[in-house]
Amino acid sequence: MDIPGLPARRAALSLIDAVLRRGETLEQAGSSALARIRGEPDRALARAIASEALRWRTDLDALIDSATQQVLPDDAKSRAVLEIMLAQVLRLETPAHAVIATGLPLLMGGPRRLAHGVFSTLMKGGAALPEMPTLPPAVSERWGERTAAIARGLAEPPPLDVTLREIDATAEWAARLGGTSLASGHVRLPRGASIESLDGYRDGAWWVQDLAASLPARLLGQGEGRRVLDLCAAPGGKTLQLAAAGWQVTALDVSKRRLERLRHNLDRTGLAAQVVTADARTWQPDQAYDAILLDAPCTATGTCRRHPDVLHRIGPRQIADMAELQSALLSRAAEWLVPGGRLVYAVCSLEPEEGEERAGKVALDRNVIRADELPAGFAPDHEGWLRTDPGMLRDEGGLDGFFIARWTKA
Ligand SMILES: C[S@@+](CC[C@H](N)C(=O)[O-])C[C@H]1O[C@@H](n2cnc3c(N)ncnc32)[C@H](O)[C@@H]1O
Repeated sequence: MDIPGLPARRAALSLIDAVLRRGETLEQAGSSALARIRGEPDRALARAIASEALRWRTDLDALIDSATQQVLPDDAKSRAVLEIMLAQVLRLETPAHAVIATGLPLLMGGPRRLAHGVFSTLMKGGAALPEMPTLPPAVSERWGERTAAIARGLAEPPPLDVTLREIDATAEWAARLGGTSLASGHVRLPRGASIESLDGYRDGAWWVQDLAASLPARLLGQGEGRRVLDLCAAPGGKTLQLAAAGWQVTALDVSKRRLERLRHNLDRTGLAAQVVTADARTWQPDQAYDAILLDAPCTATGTCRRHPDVLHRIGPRQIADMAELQSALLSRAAEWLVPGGRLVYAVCSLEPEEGEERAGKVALDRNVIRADELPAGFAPDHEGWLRTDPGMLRDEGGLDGFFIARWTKA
């Protein structure tokens, strides 16, 4: 018989192992690591422990190293167990005795005494975490002078943002949901809300979408029945926005499984789109579009608040692979516009290789983004592009990192 709470800790350990050793996302790792856990509360606990351990890993490791005479190897199981034990006591307010009872059995037949000693020394010495996470050196090197602001935005998991089907009802929905609005059609709720039980979910009055993720579709304005191609559309947050704004939407994605979620979202909200399962690198449209939204696959480092695994599994190789795919998709999309048609390119990445550098190579006329098209608090850069990062709007709860650019076909 397992000690109560032990399966969740074992699963947290497997999640971390899958991220660090196999380069999987927390979501991918979840399908096997969480499979044997029965209740949703325990699955949520395992995810929370793994997320906090990954978010604060550099600082947790520094604490561990300060309490051992011999540095534990980076991939030692005892280090990973200590990381999840410390993440619980320092971030999730789990009492130390419960952390010990569910942590040490993970090292059965291994260095349990060592782990107990390190944990007790740190607890007796009043171990604490800094105000914001220290990012892994390779990440701070890449993000340069933006690192401190982003790290500040990373200190807490983010609030829950929703986008409304009826933009005109923003004040009404902010009041009904007990949230605040930072833009028309947007409501922000405290994190931890149970989405499916919230007012309006079943009727499809809104869908979950980070405020930054709602900006690309806003930059295409009202559709008035014109045709838009949502290229790389699943699970469909932007498809729903475009359909709600009066566009006739073709939603294309290569992933059948993710398109199922898109179809479910269309059903729930009562919005319409033509759904196409295809690889955008080989697909050919039968006619040109008035607008194209390319929300390209990317390293997703801009979502590090919600997915701290990106801090540990993304490096130059993944960035270069994505940049190559993004270039291929951009050159195809540029061919499929009617004269005067507009292309919006977006990535939820903080890497210039996937943003500014890709946009700089597009052979269409730049259609600069203006501050008066954006919600309060946002401004385009000097190129007329928009960059957001998790350090922005911090007092209001922050937002994801995105790069967004727009062009017109001559
Ligand atoms: C950033 S996500 C899109 C999110 C979506 N636009 C939304 O707002 O919900 C990128 C998508 O690109 C899709 N994708 C990746 N490579 C593709 C390709 N070659 N052709 C079409 N879709 C692709 C992935 O399946 C994934 O759903």
